[in-house]
Amino acid sequence: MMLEELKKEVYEANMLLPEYNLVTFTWGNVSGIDREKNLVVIKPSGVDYEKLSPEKMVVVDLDGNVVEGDLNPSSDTPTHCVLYSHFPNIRGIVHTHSPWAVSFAQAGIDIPAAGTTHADTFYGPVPVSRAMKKEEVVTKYEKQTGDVIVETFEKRQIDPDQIPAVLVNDHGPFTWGKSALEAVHNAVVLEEVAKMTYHSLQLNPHHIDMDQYLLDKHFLRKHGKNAYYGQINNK
Ligand SMILES: O=C(CO)[C@@H](O)[C@@H](O)COP(=O)(O)O
Repeated sequence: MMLEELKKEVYEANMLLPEYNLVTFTWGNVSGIDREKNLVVIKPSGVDYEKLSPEKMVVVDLDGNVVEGDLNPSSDTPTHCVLYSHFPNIRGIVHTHSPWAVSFAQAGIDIPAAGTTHADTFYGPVPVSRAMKKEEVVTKYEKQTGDVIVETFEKRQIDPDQIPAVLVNDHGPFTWGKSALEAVHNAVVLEEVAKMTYHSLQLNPHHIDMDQYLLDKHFLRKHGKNAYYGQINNK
């Protein structure tokens, strides 16, 4: 894919965030990566969605240096760059402050795998990271946010291709996928699942984890070679 095509796709993916009610004001961003050139295309910081265009997307290298674009890249760019560097199969990332997912992040708890809606996309609980330390917030905050996400997946031995989402403690969700559009799809699913699971926990806090065989059935049949996800990326 040419860089201009990636800018268009990342722009369109960003515009889906307000369409799916995942952002208030400018509280979110989407990026995509060109793995051949190692260049990341990302939303400019603080720019209203209605004022965005493909030309306003910012291109950075994996160290976050601006390569193309007149505007500042999203303040979350260093987090995106860390995730692209550590999760080799992902090509798109979304960050939002969508309220149901943020509710779990602020409570500091995983979203448990409670039913088949969850299992079609996430092969187990969506993990919450540990809280960030003062020194991590004071210096290189966004880069260290990425490091804390990677630490969460490594320590808990979670495959980021099987659980394409995280809740950063006291902050909010990041999702990813094999394209910017797939990352948005996963952000929409995450928000719906967070809402459903919140209500399930209210109704019955004692029966929440689904059986492993049901989780296996739903996740694995969606992620074979004829799966829906392949269709999103080869549209
Ligand atoms: O997480 C936050 C703020 O808490 C940011 O994602 C949000 O304000 C969006 O920032 P950008 O406009 O992308 O720089």
